[in-house]
Amino acid sequence: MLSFALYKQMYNLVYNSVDSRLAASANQIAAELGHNNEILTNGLRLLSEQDAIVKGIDDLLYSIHLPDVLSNFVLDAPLIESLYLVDKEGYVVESHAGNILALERSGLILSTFTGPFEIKDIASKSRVFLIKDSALVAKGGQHKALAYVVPIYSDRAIDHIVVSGYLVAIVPIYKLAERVQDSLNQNESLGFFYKQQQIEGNLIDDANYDVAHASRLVISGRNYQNSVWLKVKVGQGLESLAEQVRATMAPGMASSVVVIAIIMVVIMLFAHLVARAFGRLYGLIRDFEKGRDSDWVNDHKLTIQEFADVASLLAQMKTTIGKQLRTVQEKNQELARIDKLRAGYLEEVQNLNSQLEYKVEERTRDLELSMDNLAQSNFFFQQLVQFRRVLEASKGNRQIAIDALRILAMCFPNIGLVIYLPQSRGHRSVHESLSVELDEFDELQLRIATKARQRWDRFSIEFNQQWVNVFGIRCGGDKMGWLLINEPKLSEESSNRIMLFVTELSSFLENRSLNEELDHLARTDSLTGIKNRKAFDELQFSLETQLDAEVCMFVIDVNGLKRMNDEKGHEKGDQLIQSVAEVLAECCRDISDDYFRIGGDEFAIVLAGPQLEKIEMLAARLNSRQNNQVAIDLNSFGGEPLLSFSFGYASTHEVDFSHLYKQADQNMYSNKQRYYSRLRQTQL
Ligand SMILES: Nc1nc2c(ncn2[C@@H]2O[C@H](COP(=O)(O)OP(=O)(O)OP(=O)(O)O)[C@@H](O)[C@H]2O)c(=O)[nH]1
Repeated sequence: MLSFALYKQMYNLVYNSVDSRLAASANQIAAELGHNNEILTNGLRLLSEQDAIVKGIDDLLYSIHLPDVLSNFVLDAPLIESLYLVDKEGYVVESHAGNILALERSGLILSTFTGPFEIKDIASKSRVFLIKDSALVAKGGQHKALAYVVPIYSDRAIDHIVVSGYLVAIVPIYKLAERVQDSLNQNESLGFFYKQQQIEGNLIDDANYDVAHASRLVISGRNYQNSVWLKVKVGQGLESLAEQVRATMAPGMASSVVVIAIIMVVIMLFAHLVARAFGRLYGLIRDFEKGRDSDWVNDHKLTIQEFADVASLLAQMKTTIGKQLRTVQEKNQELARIDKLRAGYLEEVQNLNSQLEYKVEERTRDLELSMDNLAQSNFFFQQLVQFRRVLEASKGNRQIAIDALRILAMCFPNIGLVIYLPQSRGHRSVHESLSVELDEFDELQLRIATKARQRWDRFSIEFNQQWVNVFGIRCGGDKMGWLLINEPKLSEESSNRIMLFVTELSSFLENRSLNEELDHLARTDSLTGIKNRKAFDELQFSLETQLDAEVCMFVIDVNGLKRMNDEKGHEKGDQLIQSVAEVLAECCRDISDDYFRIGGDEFAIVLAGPQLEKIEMLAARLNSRQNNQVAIDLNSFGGEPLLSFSFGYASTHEVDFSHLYKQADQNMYSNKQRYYSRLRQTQL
């Protein structure tokens, strides 16, 4: 009974001590995280007032230093996973280790803060949110995070703050859990609860887990209205608790068994001695009665102690046994102490071992990850160089689009891609896609064009309940193409790489467009807009180098331009030249595109190959338009230029190619002579 009561008492003691240790752990963890949160909140506020941050929102010079400022801050605050500098429209200006598109898409800023606010409200504008968009947390899986939003204000008017942007820091809940994991032993479990629901941790909420202690943790903005209330719970399984209690009580139980055994041995010894003493006493009395010698007593050196009564005999015996029991107890205690020390050392060594193993594993994982990253970025840059070569070799939009999709798909496998390039001088408009069905491309393009008025380089839009990332491709002039990526969780690193790719493509297309524009200008007559002398010479050269080319050349010369210039001014002369060019374009329709202004008032038309069948048709058309107004006096015509020209032509049927122009020119000149003689006769 005694030992059972003892055991029960010890059990309760150990159990209560574990229980109160769990409660203390929960309180300590909450206090530690509360302290960290306070430091973080103050740190973010101080950062938001820094010159580089304030000016960086719209100043390019400052924004060069921003990545360093942000990354240094994150290094000093390891709870933060990513940090963004956001302008007041909600667009990310700079970020460290974040997912820009996911943050912009979350609309965190726009849905929360509107309009200017009172200066006294500045503290309440710092906020903390619990966010569920797992795209904002880099670690794979469904993770929740706290978003700290702190306003940045560049100007204080008398009673209003002009907010120019916000700092947004993302602190994943799993990081809070990792931060406090060291405070727990291997049997203990931790859980973070928000509104009764566990959002992180490994605490099992069932009947086997009744020893759980909670403490409230306030993750605060600058005041309590803007706070997130989390509950930290620390618990331990009943089985492991019972194990722990048993282990702690084991030495105590052993010692109780020893004590009981000793008591029994002592009682037996005592009974034996008492029986013997009484036996001897009885023998002596019998010897005395029979008159026997008492030598036997001396031989055996027996000491006879006299006791006044049995009670004093028992008291003497109790003292002796008590002394012996105390010695045994002291020995047991010493043994238990040594045992406990040994178990403590063993546990410490085990802990150190497992920590070491964990660290080695962690480092190996990090190393593997960075090797992977390095290999990936090497591969990407190789492909980028390859793409540059491909671009130089390819001319058409379709080929460019196909190559771009092929290379992007190699660098970023398993994502849907669409590319659209607009029509430009001599190039068709194309849209190609990979792993995506886009039946409603026109509607999507309309939505992109509307959104691109606010921002064109990269943004994301929702289409058919999916988030599509859009990257703008500059194609020269004001023409834009688009690269669409159907991957809502595109990381910042991938997004930046794609941006590099798009920049490469943009600069190629802009260059191409510029060169084509220059080419066109070099071969176009600026006054009439038709082809010029250079284009004429190039055509002649190319025809001349063709074997047996059959060609017909028309030469056209304006009549009376000098007189027009002299009498009506150069401007009217210019108009006359333009009108002749228009008439020639009309005459050449469906016959030839090769009509040129080859001198001040001189034009040429070239027909080759099958076009030669239409020589007569062209001659007839020119004939009908050449001097429509021949009978009208120049001066009497209301200031408008009179259209009159002479033409002549020759073909390789009659003359050698090298004399073609000369012959046509002579024919034209003869016709001109006839025209003037007719004109003179008319005027007489
Ligand atoms: N307004 C204008 N005049 C030009 C231009 N280029 C050349 N001219 C003038 O055109 C005139 C050409 O003179 P001519 O070759 O004698 O030609 P014309 O006056 O038409 O006489 P015919 O050819 O004999 O009919 C010259 O006075 C040039 O100065 C031009 O671009 N604009």
